[in-house]
Formats: sequence, C-alpha cells, structure tokens
Amino acid sequence: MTDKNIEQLAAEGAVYFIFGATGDLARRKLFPALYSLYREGKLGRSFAIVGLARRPRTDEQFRDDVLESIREFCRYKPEEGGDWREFASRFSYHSLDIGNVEGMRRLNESTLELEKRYEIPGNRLFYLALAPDLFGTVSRNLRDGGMLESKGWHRLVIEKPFGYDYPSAERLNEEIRQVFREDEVFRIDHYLGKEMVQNIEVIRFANQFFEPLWNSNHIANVQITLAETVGVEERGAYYNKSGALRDMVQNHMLQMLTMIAMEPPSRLDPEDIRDEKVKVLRSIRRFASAEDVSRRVVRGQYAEGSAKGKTLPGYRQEESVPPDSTTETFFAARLFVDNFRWAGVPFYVRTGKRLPVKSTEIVIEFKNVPNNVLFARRQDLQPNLLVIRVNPMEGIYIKTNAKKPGNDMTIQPVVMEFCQSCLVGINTPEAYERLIYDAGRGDSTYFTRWDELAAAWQFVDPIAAAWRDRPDELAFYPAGTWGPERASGLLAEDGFRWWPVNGEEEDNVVWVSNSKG
Ligand SMILES: NC(=O)C1=CN([C@@H]2O[C@H](COP(=O)(O)OP(=O)(O)OC[C@H]3O[C@@H](n4cnc5c(N)ncnc54)[C@H](OP(=O)(O)O)[C@@H]3O)[C@@H](O)[C@H]2O)C=CC1
Ligand SMILES: O=C1O[C@H](COP(=O)(O)O)[C@@H](O)[C@H](O)[C@H]1O
Repeated sequence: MTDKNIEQLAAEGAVYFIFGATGDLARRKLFPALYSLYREGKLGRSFAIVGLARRPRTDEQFRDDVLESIREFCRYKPEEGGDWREFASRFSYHSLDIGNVEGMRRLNESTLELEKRYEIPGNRLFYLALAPDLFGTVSRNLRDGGMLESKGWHRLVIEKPFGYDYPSAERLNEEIRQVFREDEVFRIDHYLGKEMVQNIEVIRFANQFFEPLWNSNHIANVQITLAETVGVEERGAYYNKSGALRDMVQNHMLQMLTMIAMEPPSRLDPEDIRDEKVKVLRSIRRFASAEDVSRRVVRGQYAEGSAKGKTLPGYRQEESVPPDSTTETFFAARLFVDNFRWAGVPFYVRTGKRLPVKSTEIVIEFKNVPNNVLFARRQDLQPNLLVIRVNPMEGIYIKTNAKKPGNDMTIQPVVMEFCQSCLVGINTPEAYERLIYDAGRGDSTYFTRWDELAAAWQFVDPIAAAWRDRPDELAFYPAGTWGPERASGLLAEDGFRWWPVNGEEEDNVVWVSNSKG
C-alpha cells in the first residue's frame, strides 16, 4: 500500500468499537491512546467510539470513566488544550453480552444512526479487549447480528494471548477465519508498537555502518533482555497458567529476535516484512529433546527477597497464586537461528519478573578484530557493542575502544549514546496509539500474521512439554536479583557474559551521552 493510500484510508474515519470497555486494558491503555490520536488529528475525518460490556452504564457515566482514565494515564491532559467536549461527545456506551445476537442487531441499528450523524462511510474497527475464549463468539455474532454488512471496511483487533499452545491457537484462528479474512485481522503484540522496536529496521537497513557487519562473520552474540521489577500483582489467575514462556517469550521476545535477525525485505510492505520474519521463526533451532531444553534453557521462579530496602514476597506467597505453583517467572535461553547469516551465533534471551530493574535492551556484541597483533591480547580491550534501548529508556549506544589520553598506550572503552527519550519536547507515542492508528489505516506491518504466530507456538510448545516432565528443574531466585545463577552460566559456557542493562556504568568506561549533561 502506498503512503498516499494509507493517508486516504486514515482520513475516511471509522467507528471504533471497544469490546471490554469497562476492563483494565481499556482504562489504562485504549482510552488514553484514542485521546492522543484525537489530539493529533489521527482518528480520521470523522469518527465515533462505542464502548461495550455487560454492566449497565449511561453515556454520561461512561464519559466520566473515560475522562478519569485519560487524566491518569494519557500523555495529553484534557485540561491542557484540545476540545475535550467534542471528543467526549463521540463516545457512547452500549450494554451488551456478546453472546447475545439480538443485542448485536440492536448495536447495528444504533451504529447506522451514528454513521449517518457523523457521516462515517461504514468503516468499522472492532477491538476485542476481552478474554480470548470470547473471540470466536464475538466474531460469529458480529456476522450474525449484521455488523459486517456496512459498506466500508471491517477490521478485528485482537489482544494476546492468542491461544495457550499451537493446537488451541489454531482452533481459535479457525473460528475467526470463518468470519474474517486474514487481512482483516490485526493481532496485537504491543512490543511491535514500541518506538525502538520499529527503529530496528531503520538502524539496520539505513546505516552502511552496520548492515555489512550484521552476520556471523562479525557478530559474536546477541543478548535480548526484558526485565521487570513488578511481580505477578493481582494477575495470578491468568499468569499462573501462562508463565514467562507464554506471557513474554512466545510473543514479545521472539518478535524482537525476528526484527534483529530477519533479512532485508524487498519492499517496506507489510507482507514482505512479515514473510521475512516468518523465515526467521522457522529457522530458530528446535529443541531436540528434554535434555536439550535442560542444557539451553533456564527456568526460574522468584522467592522472597528484597529491593530498595523493602522485603518482597515470593511468587508462591502472592495472594493470587497457589502455594505449590511451579509456574516460571524467569526464562533465559541460548537460541540459534540456523541460516546462512546467523550460523553459530548464540542469541541469549532472558525475561523475568522481580528483577532488579525495569529494562528492555538488545545488545549486539561484535567479534574482536581478527589477528590484531597490536592489541588482541590486551586485557583492557573490550568488544564493540551496539545497544538498542527499548523500554523505558529509549535510545541507542555504541561502545568502542579508544586510546586513553596520556603517555601510555592504555585502551579506554568509550560509549556514545543517543538517548531519544531524554530529548526535551519528545513525547513518544505509546505502543497502543501507534497500533490503533495503524489498524485504523489498514497497515498490518506491526501486527502478527497467523503463520508467525503458528511458528512461534511450534517453537515454544516443546519447551513447555519438556518442563512438564521435569518439574524439579525449576530454580528459585530471590526477588530483586538477576534470576538463577545458571542464567549467567549459559553465557559463561561460551566465554561470554551478560552486559549491564539500564545504563549501568562499568568502571573505566567513558560515557558520552545527551542524557548526561
Ligand atoms: N490489562 C492489560 O494490561 C492487558 C490485557 N491484555 C489482554 O486484553 C484482554 C482484556 O484484558 P483486561 O482488560 O485486563 O480484562 P478485564 O477482566 O479487566 O476486562 C474484561 C472486559 O470484558 C468484559 N466482558 C466480559 N465478559 C463479557 C461478555 N460476555 N460480554 C461483554 N463483555 C464482557 C468485561 O465487562 P463486564 O464484566 O461489564 O461485562 C470487561 O470490560 C485479555 O485478552 C488480556 O489478556 C493484554 C495485554 C495487557
Ligand atoms: O504483555 C505483557 O507485557 C507486560 C510488559 O510490557 P511493558 O511494555 O511494560 O514492558 C508484562 O508486564 C505482562 O506480564 C505481559 O502480559
């Protein structure tokens, strides 16, 4: 699709239906994102937003809820510019049990009136902020209730988790496919909406610096860390069935890996980009056996610990978690992408809850200069690094070696950082903003296609199966630490180590950054 087409589609406007409008996701992410888009004129020429859930609410009560959520979570404040009343007037609430087809018919009638009033040409975007077991029912009832008969386009935006394993994901996909075409389905992975994840394409494909080096001849290893300080909070009912593998690895971690590893697409077209990503997912070396999983994967659960002088409960002591749970809250692994470009390069991935910092970073560690007669044996020589800081700090830095000023030939590692989120005036859009905007204009680049999702589940399922047979291999780590010791062992076995994340400085490194005055 050309830029011009995309802009025209965005300009047409649509009715945005938020199913699950009284829920947590709508409150914390979706309403604020819609308001930011409104403030930036990105909801199209004309729009209306309909919130749906079972509990009764008047339009006025609903608008008050929305206002509260925007005040709390949005990067734009209704009091500081913009026309809040105009925005609020486009919001309405419809009480509906999505199992009820008659209710859907009534929704269609009121939607036709809305479309007439605001001159919206029948474009309808259905955002399902609902439990996944309702996705199939909603899809069927949207069709049976006549909601898909309007003249414009129809798009279904679906939240994660998309299934629990490959068979359940396939069943779910089949239910949706009975009603929607693949190009009408937008499966959210909010990491793909993050500014720095999207920036990977530019860093890789618009810099002659990096592209020639982006392969196993020059890269020693890749490290992807997604660390969180939070515990399971009140989400135990969901998380205890999911664990880090399904909650983070199957989606966000593998998506970041594919962005780093994929071949350049022939065009910047959603299908071309996603074709390349699928190839990576299919090239990730499968685990051959339970022993292979034990060798290459570390599985942990946080025990009681502390952070900032505060005692933190262990996972099993959390209120919403069974006291004998064997669910993993930490995952680390050594993965390989078995293709020409990446042969033999380890990709170390780790994610966990109750780690010391909140930080998502991708480190590319380069090989040392070959046969460097001058410096190869120097203790002070460090490998070059390229670090992409995804979240919450956004930016990029490179670590190089330089001569320390003085009479001796002492080597000094120097970091040069561009801290994007430190720039005054930068008000980075939230991932959900970008994704709702893209869905509104029909750009599916940063959504997961079914074959990507299928490949990710097919990779992850054997790990879960191996764990079922070996529950004793769960290792406990004190909350507030970097997970089980073995996570460092994974790298040490190959002669590597995890590089510090979150801008933690090491001794003897000169750090030049727009964040440090
Ligand atoms: N919260 C988050 O941060 C994240 C959530 N997600 C995913 O988003 C989805 C929603 O999550 P979340 O908002 O936390 O869930 P909540 O439990 O907070 O909200 C669920 C919503 O669904 C509505 N609902 C439930 N049953 C029906 C029904 N039969 N008919 C109509 N509406 C119904 C509820 O309203 P009512 O009871 O009034 O009917 C409520 O508005 C899930 O798939 C979750 O995995 C993904 C990433 C992050
Ligand atoms: O999808 C999820 O992501 C969040 C972490 O997202 P981030 O944008 O804050 O890094 C995680 O806490 C949650 O368990 C998971 O479901």
